[in-house]
Amino acid sequence: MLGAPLLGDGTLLIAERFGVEVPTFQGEGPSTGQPALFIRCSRCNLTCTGCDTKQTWDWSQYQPAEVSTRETVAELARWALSSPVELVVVTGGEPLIQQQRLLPLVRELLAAGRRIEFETNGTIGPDPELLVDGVRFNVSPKLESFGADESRSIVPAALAAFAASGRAAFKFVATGPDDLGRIADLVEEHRLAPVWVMPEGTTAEAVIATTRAIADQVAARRWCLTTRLHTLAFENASGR
Ligand SMILES: Nc1nc2[nH]cc(C(=O)O)c2c(=O)[nH]1
Ligand code: SF4
Ligand SMILES: [Mg+2]
Repeated sequence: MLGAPLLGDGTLLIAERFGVEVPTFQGEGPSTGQPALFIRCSRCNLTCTGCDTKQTWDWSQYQPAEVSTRETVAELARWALSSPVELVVVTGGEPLIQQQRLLPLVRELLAAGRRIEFETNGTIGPDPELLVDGVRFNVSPKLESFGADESRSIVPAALAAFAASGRAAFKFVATGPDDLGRIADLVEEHRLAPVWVMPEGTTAEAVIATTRAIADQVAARRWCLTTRLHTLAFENASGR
């Protein structure tokens, strides 16, 4: 649900940003454990029932004006560059809805020696200008078991563009071992690599339980396994 019309004035709709005042780590995927800053974009083009950031899109529960602010590229860059942390994670919601307006921010951060990771649901192909050294994509296609409508969440052309980019890791959320067969089908059909599997869970106990339930089978398939480090380390504290 896109909600309010997107902005034509070069500003970005942001839900939150964190990691400067209270430091944290990239909690998921190939860069897990690295110090990171986070810019969480507002708005999503999917409506997963398992979503843990519904404040970015669910206007049945939240008021858009209360959970998002307009920020300029200059404000966001000044904030990010006030920290020495090298990795800036741009997440959401779905950040690539706003990728045109993110381009100048990406350019400025790269020029200042930062690296950028996009956390994306893989439904919107990346702008060619984002396919440059220093930018990577953690592409997380959403499954039916996560409460996604796969007729909308699996977009073959977008997945093909990410797979061809050489800059993507495919990070699937698993709610349990029953998801691994569906992940394998998608991996084979869309030739996705490298494959990362991440346990669902917003408590340390849930993350550990799901990790134990899936780890053997993820290993047997020779896939990568990631945790949710911020959930283990900080529980579900906001801004971490
Ligand atoms: N520490 C931390 N790492 C993260 N990696 C991806 C996140 C996200 O919400 O997309 C996230 C997050 O919310 N916190
Ligand atoms: S794609 Fe991600 S942000 Fe969007 S509804 Fe699904 S889980 Fe939430
Ligand atoms: Mg999160």
